[in-house]
Amino acid sequence: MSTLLAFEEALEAIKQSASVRVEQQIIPLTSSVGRILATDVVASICVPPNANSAMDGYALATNDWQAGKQFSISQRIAAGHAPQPLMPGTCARIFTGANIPAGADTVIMQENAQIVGEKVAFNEPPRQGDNIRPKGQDMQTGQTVAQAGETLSPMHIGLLSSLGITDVTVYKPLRVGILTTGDELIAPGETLQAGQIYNSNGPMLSALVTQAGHLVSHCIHAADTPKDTEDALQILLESCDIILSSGGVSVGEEDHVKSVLEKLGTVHLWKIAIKPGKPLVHATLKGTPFLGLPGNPSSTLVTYHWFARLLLSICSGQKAQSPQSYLIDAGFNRSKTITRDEFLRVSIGQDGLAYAHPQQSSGALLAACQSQGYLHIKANTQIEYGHSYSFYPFSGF
Ligand SMILES: Nc1nc2c(c(=O)[nH]1)N[C@H]1C(S)=C(S)[C@@H](COP(=O)(O)OP(=O)(O)OC[C@H]3O[C@@H](n4cnc5c(N)ncnc54)[C@H](O)[C@@H]3O)O[C@H]1N2
Ligand code: MOO
Repeated sequence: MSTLLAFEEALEAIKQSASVRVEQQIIPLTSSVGRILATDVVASICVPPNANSAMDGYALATNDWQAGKQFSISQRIAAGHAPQPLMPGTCARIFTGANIPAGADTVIMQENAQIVGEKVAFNEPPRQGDNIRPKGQDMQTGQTVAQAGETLSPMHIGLLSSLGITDVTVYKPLRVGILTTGDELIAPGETLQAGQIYNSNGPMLSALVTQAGHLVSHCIHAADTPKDTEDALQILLESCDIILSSGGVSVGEEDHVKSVLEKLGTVHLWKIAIKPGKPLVHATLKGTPFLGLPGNPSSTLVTYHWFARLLLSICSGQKAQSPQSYLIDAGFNRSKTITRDEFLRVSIGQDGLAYAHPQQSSGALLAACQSQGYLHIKANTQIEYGHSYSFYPFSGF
């Protein structure tokens, strides 16, 4: 146990080792949702470019208002049409989105106006600025409105369009190679023979990588031999920016990933004090980052969420963000402690307390599907009913 690296130390070491692995490209803004900005975006105009009306009504100068005064309507301003300066002592008919004429400093909504023949009166005294959206209310010229490393959301597409932007500089998608290992594994769709199981980590890792916005460029399966493992890695090294693998990282005679990594590159760390996921290995192969995740499906999931997600995110140019978490009280006790940080698959009950799924085996995946997130129990900690622990919803990864 003494050789295990502490969870936070491993996380920091992997974070420190990582850097952007992809080039930049310019693409149309309309095709950029989900892509990662490579440069800051600075507003080149004010939005809105001019003060405009927030209501359909009448624009006037507050100083001109008097109780009972009937105003002539000196112009009609529709959105999209430039106004004339307001004739002193009059008001302008104005519509939502139309520019405020020079000389007006308030808009009275039409529901609060009384039409008197050709004229209009306003009972309530107006206040300066009422119903006027000032120039630059949303964005000011020179303001940084999006930063390199942000993932472009539909809101960004709208925001940048409102600046008149048509193209953005983004990072090319990170090409991720996935290697699964194990003689016992066959692809879903084939017929199971004695001793075989279906390869579930390959499809799960592909889905996790795709969901995070990266590109799965190759998914290869290798038998449990050093040669097969090495051949597969050589293929992935030719076409991928980063490689993830599953299985073959423990100490058994059939576990060849780590020894092949030592032959082809440099192993930075192996074995972390976490449960599940202990035999995680981090290496560099010919300049390409490599993360070897343990083969047990829940170990694969946990190590992907905590380590691979972070590494892929930095390598793809994204800002590294910690997963969202909040403190939740446990709805159960556990006096047994372990010397590893533990990530229990839990659900939040109607009472707001966290309940551990009864099946916490690292070989079982249904528990993760039936849970809402992880309860992080630090090493050597008992779990006490009503005490709070960090809860990380799966949706935050
Ligand atoms: N003597 C020891 N044995 C083990 C230790 C240890 O410290 N000493 N650690 C255990 C822990 S903890 C873990 S986690 C596993 C990790 O082992 P590997 O990463 O080498 O994974 P494999 O042995 O290849 O497989 C483990 C398990 O997972 C299944 N598996 C593998 N790949 C897939 C896949 N793509 N889809 C579905 N299931 C997969 C595999 O059949 C095994 O059952 O080692 C422990 N042993
Ligand atoms: O570290 Mo392993 O993932 O517990 O079975």
